[in-house]
Amino acid sequence: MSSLIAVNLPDNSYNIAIAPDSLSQLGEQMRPLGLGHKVLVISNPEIFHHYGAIIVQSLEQAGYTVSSHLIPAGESYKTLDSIARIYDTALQHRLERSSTLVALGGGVIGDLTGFAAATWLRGINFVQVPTSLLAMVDASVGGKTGVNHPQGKNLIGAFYQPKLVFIDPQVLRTLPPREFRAGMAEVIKYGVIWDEDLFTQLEKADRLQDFSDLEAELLQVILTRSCQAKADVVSQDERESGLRAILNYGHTIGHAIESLTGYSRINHGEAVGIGMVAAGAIALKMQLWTEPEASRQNALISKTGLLTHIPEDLDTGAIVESLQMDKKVKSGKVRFILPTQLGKVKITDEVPNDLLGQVIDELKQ
Ligand SMILES: NC(=O)c1ccc[n+]([C@@H]2O[C@H](COP(=O)([O-])OP(=O)(O)OC[C@H]3O[C@@H](n4cnc5c(N)ncnc54)[C@H](O)[C@@H]3O)[C@@H](O)[C@H]2O)c1
Ligand SMILES: O=C(O)C(=O)C[C@@H](O)[C@H](O)[C@H](O)COP(=O)(O)O
Ligand SMILES: [Zn+2]
Repeated sequence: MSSLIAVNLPDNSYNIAIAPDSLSQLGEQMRPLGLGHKVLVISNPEIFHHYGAIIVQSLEQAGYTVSSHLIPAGESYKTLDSIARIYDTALQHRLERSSTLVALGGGVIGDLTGFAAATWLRGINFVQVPTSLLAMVDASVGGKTGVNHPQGKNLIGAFYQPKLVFIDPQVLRTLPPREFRAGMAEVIKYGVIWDEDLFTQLEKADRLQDFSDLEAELLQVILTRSCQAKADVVSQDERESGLRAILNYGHTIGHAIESLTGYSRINHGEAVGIGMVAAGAIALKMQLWTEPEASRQNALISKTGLLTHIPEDLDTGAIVESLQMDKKVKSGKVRFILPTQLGKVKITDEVPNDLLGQVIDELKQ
């Protein structure tokens, strides 16, 4: 069961290859793409411990000169300081314009590596080898790269596309269940914004809380349909001038929760899960969709074991204020992605502030 999905772009098209037990083939898959001779693998100690040796061996067998750079795990390391350390290692190994960075890790490693690749020598190649569910279905695809600012999520970054996204679903067997659930938040997102059929297939599954809950077939459906949804959207609007903003469903309030909790207590997927419940509640109050639809969304989020409430200690005013840092703000107005039915959303800046405060208060626990 392997799939190849094309991300078709005006200048920088590439493929997403999804194939179980394929990690050892990375080097030979990269070879025809003309990615220079030197490769710097960026990862974190835990992931490199599991998969570093197989990746390095595969690259060396394909003729690359390989070095590695490890960053401690966690969202709190998605900073400009980590980028500066990658530059130091790139300099030490004399990376050239034709050289390649390989991101071996979750979304944090992918976003950091992509931004380092976008900026080192004004742009070198990079390849995504996502190891978390969230990075496989979302972060590795589409070329949003960057780092956080203490006051706002992903405020520093660049659009910069990888040359290849190489997914071996089997690496998910070592992913902690909490991180698996975080990835399910972005999968559910695609169901709500784009692919109703994916949503109903998820509803039919008995359990969705860990890798071991999924038959290989359902996992393949989740990966291919999610990557296809992202590829479809990004192919139509690479730099978020319109449609691509729908991929931000659940992220407006989600990002505020992440930054207000110091990028450590609540992870990205968990924050997006809460953000989708909040966006669904706003849509319900604005009569954009119906109670049964909102309940189906929330039931699916609960089935994965994700949080559905806003932490009680977060101040409602602080959340509303933090929304001003969102990249979707236009002329001072916060834009929301709101569902109109399962599989469809609209983008609006018409959410009244009092309604917003009311929804946030109601979701506190
Ligand atoms: N660029 C984009 O389009 C995009 C899209 C979605 C999310 N993101 C970003 O991605 C980040 C979240 O990504 P994430 O959820 O992967 O978090 P993450 O990168 O922090 O990874 C989560 C944890 O899982 C561990 N891990 C990953 N793969 C593993 C494996 N196979 N085995 C064992 N442990 C493993 C990591 O070491 C880490 O501790 C956020 O910074 C978010 O902003 C970016
Ligand atoms: O690819 C996109 O576009 C997304 O919005 C995907 C999101 O899941 C992702 O978290 C993204 O990094 C958020 O983008 P931002 O522009 O709001 O920082
Ligand atoms: Zn996201």
